[in-house]
Amino acid sequence: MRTVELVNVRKSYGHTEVIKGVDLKIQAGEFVSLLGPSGCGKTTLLRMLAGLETASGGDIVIGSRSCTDLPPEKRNISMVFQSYALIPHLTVLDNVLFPLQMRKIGDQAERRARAMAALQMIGLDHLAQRRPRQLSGGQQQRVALARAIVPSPDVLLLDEPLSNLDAAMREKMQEELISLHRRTGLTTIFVTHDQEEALSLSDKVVLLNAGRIEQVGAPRELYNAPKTRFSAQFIGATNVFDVDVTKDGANYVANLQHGVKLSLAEASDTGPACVSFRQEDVSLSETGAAGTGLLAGKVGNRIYLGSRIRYVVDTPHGKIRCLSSPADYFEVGANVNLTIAPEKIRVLAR
Ligand SMILES: Nc1ncnc2c1ncn2[C@@H]1O[C@H](COP(=O)(O)OP(=O)(O)OP(=O)(O)O)[C@@H](O)[C@H]1O
Repeated sequence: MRTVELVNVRKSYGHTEVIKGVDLKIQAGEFVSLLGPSGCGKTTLLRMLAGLETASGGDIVIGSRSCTDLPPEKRNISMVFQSYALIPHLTVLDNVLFPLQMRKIGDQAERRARAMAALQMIGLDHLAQRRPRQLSGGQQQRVALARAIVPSPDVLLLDEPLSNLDAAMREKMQEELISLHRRTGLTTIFVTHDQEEALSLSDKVVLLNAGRIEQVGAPRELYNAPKTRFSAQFIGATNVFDVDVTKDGANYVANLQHGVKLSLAEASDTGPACVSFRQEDVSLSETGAAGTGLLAGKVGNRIYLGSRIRYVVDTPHGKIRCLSSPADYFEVGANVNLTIAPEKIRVLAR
């Protein structure tokens, strides 16, 4: 396992720059997710790390070695693809042996022992003589993982490896990935557009937006302290509103339209801003009519989720999403007041 450092990495296709100067440091043994909407450059960045795309500028350093100009086979990196990319006519064991043979690692006995150990680690040693088509999607992806870890790479790259799996298998494989990471300690870079997956698997999440890093942080940091409107809206279901921040005595308040005021705990300046708050931080209470200065609306939609109920409340400021306990039950059309604890409201630059 090694550190990975990207220094002002850029990539253009023709005249279009798709990676616009990315600086990033990844610690040895870290599990890092590259997260972002479709087309933001996640896969391009991963392919540049693997050496499958050449960077148009900047430097990629693995350990203490600059790899920017090295071909893929000289980087000691393994990559797992969404499509598994197993060799169909080879057995499971031969698929896992393949990278050891290609790199001429060890003699035949050692290769076999290492391949069987990798298969054992992902719980598929009993299927070593099967062909890929005789396996489920989840099993095929586990073989691809065994093939990736068997040469002891410095870095493991995973490009949306779970997106072809159904929900149940995906959940199982997420657990598998966490435990594989714990056992191998490999520096792992995982591409996903699924924010829940990124938050649940990673030590660190790198949120990308249109070829640039929007925010980097531990999952809890990104969830609880988004720094920009984009981060707030991409991570978790968030309500975001333009406001004018003023001072009311010693306290800051966010002024929405129609004289509605929200008390703020964290503001440090007055002027135009936007506020964001999570759907689970909104409390609903039934009301006959809206009081002055209160945030109020009418339940427009109710979505039953089992352990929670999601309400979409129509307000004069737009729709507000709320996630309530099933004990707080409101009919569609009910008039409700919405309250948000001041410390749950983030103030962001507009
Ligand atoms: N070979 C190519 N030639 C031209 N443009 C490309 C090429 N490969 C990617 N792009 C463009 O680069 C941008 C980033 O693509 P990339 O595949 O890295 O995004 P992504 O974040 O992985 O998206 P997705 O989640 O949809 O896979 C996109 O606008 C894409 O159209």
